[in-house]
Amino acid sequence: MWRTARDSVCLICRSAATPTTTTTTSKKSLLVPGQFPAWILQRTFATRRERPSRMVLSDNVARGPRSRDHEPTKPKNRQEGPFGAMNRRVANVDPRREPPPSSSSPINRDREREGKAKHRDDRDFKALRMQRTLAMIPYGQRQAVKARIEDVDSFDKFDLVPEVKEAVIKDVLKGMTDIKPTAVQRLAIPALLGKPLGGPRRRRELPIASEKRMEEFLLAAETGSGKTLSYLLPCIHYLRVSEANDTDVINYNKRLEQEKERRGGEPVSRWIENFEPHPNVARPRVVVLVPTAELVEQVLAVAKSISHIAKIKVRGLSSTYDPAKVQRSLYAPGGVDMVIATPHLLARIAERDPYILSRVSHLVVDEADSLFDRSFSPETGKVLDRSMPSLQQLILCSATIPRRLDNYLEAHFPNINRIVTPNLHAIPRRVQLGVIDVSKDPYRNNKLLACADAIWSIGKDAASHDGRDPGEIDVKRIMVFVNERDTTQEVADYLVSKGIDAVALHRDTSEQRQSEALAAFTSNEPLTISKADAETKAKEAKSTRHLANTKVIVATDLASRGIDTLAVRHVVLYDVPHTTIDFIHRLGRAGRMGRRGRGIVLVGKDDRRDIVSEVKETMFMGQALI
Ligand SMILES: Nc1ncnc2c1ncn2[C@@H]1O[C@H](COP(=O)(O)OP(=O)(O)OP(=O)(O)O)[C@@H](O)[C@H]1O
Repeated sequence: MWRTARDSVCLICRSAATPTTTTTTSKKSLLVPGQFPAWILQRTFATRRERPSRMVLSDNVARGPRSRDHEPTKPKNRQEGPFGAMNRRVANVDPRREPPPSSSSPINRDREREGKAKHRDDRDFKALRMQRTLAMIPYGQRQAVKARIEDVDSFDKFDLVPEVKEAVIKDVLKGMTDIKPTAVQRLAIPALLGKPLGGPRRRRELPIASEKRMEEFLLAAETGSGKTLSYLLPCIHYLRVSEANDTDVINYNKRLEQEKERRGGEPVSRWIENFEPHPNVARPRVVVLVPTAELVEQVLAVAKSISHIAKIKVRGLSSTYDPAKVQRSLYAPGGVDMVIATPHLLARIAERDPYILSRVSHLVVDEADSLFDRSFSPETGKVLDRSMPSLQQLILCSATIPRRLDNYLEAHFPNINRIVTPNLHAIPRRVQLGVIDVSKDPYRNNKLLACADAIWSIGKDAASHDGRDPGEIDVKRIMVFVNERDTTQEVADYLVSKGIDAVALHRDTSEQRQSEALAAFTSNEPLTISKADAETKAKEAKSTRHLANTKVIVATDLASRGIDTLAVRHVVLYDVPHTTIDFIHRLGRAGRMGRRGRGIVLVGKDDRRDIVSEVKETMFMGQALI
């Protein structure tokens, strides 16, 4: 056996692996350190079945993958090597091996063989191998999870400090009536506050029972289910509670008092800046990592709305390294309690100031499947490494758990507390999926036309149903997702030429334009346009027809991860997504937090129709995608 390039590249670990050491075949000589020859890449990625496991959803997140503990136990005194098989007391039989055919008759044996082959064919026929979420979780455990979910019907029932509860109701979720915590919040908040988690015991116990060790949590819940609050509230609670017991701060305050006395009532403001820095200056205790600048802004906005009442200092760091901004954010005299940042930027700052992560007690990795993926894992690893000595809680959060991440967690964090909601990996039934066959009339493989047509029909529909004030028209916000970055501009330009207000969003779009475009999509307020304005716009428009009551963003994956587009009800999948993970994230921009949504997927002649119909069927059945 020789390993493939996929095996050799350690996506998650912090050091880059080279394939040379792992090959044991004659092809070994073809390998060059740090470089993968074409034959390896072809072998690894050519067939669909060998899709990299980072793109494949894990089928049993609540329990984790089969670990060594499930495998037959190896006798303690067993020796490896040529004489290892001697004097064995345990038969060398692999229990997973298939039993021999039960019947001795050749006819029956043939029938059995046929049956197996048919079964295999049935499996192969499935374009996506489907499996119920948590199907393997025992009935009793599922009931226990459900019972815990039903327990709490208000944020008041959590053991959070009053300021945090007040902030949720008065600020974060203001204007909402009958506020109830969601399933993930009901499960995660008590667990992060220290309440023991029910469910199965973890496989490996602590090496030393009395030793204080870091707790690890995985929060895996469907898109738009309120994961952000489920980790922010306990972290802010911790900041408030620990403030009074923080020995560094207590000692600092003592020294400050002594210094004031020594100076005999001189105004403090004159010399305070020359006094030693407060322990919290550039030493945050909570760090939240997210993959994009947009998400930094989004999580920062939620954290800030709590911080006004809970009186904590939150800073956001994103985009490129700007020393002046970093100085203002982290080194301000008042200090900083919580930092929300992208791993690239924080790792870079930590290289310059190695102590910046020396007091971190809570590290949250939001969108963990992205942040432990190839492009982010080295930087995420650096932040994790530097925070590790002081870390009390590591919280990983994601709406999709690919197999690779699941395996990684099993190997590196075997005691991780898995908080998994029953609907993980399922797209809620309230989101419907429509399919447009672009290869048929009237489109004849013109996807652009089909896309514009779909948006026009959504717009017309909205105009006829949702007009409130006779002088005002409701504006529909629609997201169009494409697979390739280059296509975004092409699609947006075409839509504009057809009288649709469309903006392309990709990594090359300027930050300002991105945030302007996203602002209308992330706001929960109803968006309207007056009929007079609509008419003026129609006159100004280049096309003969103008659709005034829609706003469209054409995006790649950039906007499909984590962006809270509560107001979006329609998502158009211009391209069939490459993986079910992309399906979940893209369709997850609509139908958030219990709302209804509609997805429209355009299927061209070269697209996998079987995948689309299976996704549609699975959604209809309310099952998890695999
Ligand atoms: N208990 C609640 N009741 C009503 N709305 C809530 C509640 N908790 C959170 N929300 C709102 O739901 C929306 C979605 O929350 P959030 O962005 O945290 O979802 P998410 O699970 O992180 O989604 P994604 O996986 O797409 O990132 C937010 O607008 C948030 O304010």
